[in-house]
Amino acid sequence: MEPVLGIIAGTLGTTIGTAGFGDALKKGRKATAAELSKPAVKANLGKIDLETRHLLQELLVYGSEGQHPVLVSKPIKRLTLSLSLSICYGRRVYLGDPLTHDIIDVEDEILKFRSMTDNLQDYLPLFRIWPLNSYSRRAVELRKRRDAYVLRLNEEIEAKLQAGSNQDCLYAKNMTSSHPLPVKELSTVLLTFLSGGLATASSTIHWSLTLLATRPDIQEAAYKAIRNVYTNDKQLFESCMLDTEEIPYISALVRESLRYYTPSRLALPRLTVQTFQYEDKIIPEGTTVILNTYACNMDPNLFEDPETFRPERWLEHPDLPIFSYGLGYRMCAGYTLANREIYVLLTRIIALFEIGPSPDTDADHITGCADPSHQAMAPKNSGLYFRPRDVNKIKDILAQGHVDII
Ligand code: HEM
Repeated sequence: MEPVLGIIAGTLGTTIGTAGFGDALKKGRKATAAELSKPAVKANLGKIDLETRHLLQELLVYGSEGQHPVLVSKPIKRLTLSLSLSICYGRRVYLGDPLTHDIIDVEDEILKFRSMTDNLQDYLPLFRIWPLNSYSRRAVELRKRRDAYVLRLNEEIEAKLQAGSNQDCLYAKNMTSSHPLPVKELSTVLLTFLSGGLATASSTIHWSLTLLATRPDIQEAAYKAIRNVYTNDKQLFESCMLDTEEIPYISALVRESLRYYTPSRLALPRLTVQTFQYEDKIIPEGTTVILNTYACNMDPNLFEDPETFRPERWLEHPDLPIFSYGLGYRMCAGYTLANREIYVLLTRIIALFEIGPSPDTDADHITGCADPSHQAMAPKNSGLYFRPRDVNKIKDILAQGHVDII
């Protein structure tokens, strides 16, 4: 019986994150790196602008202008998915579309399969012959559903290309390049975009909002920091297109959220490509090693008082390391995009809303976890209140770059 990840990867090949070191990985990384580099992220700032506006509109509408708590998990995942899909396929997604839920649910389950505590058969081969093992059957179902939406996305963009009605996107760029990747390889690269940032960036945003809801002091400090730099909302919205992040406290807040909540608490398992010595131990070539990102982010030798959520530590010591994106050659390829997306969104939400908790909101990094065995650690989906600071101003701003939420 195969390992679960092998079954899921059967038709499309592994996504870049799960591929072993070799030519396919190098090609895939090259294609992804070009599109996730700083200049490429800059070219996508308009998409970040649109998707964050969309979320602001959802918070206003679903929360009845601050009257009701909003279950933010799905709206946040829609945002990160829609951003990836517009970069890859030139199409957005809405919460009213069953495709959105299908992709979110399947990718979430696949990520759960990657968990090193929940899917023992990939790490302990003996479990593969365990007769009551239902993982492999479930993996086949997920692979079928994943293949179906990849096929649908490919067919849609092919039809648009033929009709000349496509938006600029990676798929179109590849097909018109002088050395296009074959569709199967291209699909794998695009799937990496889609799955790489979906749960991780969403969890970071969700944790940050949960923390802010329970810490009015940090919310107030962040609001003041924003208003020190942008005195009016027009500046606030135009600033998203700038090259740099202008509010150091918000950058520090993003970093501290990434550290304290570490969305991928164990990085992906990697095989060593050569034998090496670590302290007094010899680690042979071909050993599976797993970076304990969470333990590194909580290392008291590096971080004073690591159990305390304190954005100021990054203003006092800007060169502190952060381990949430992994390390070395295989570190996260999408960190520039993720940092920017989270920064813009938090700045806009804090400037326009006061965030409040519901009675069961838990921002603790241990007890607040929705599913401690999941590869991407998200908080429980308790409702949060988004009370507009000035409802008419928000409506005016959103009316300017009109977005329909469906
Ligand atoms: C807060 C958001 C994110 C976090 C915390 C995160 C974290 C990680 C981690 C821990 C790894 C494994 C690194 C290792 O094994 O050392 C990884 C790999 C990867 N991530 Fe992210 N990620 C985030 C967002 C994104 C986004 C937005 C994208 C793309 C759109 C992305 C694309 C990738 C890719 C392609 C890899 C595989 C790199 C390789 O295997 O060579 N990530 N990420």
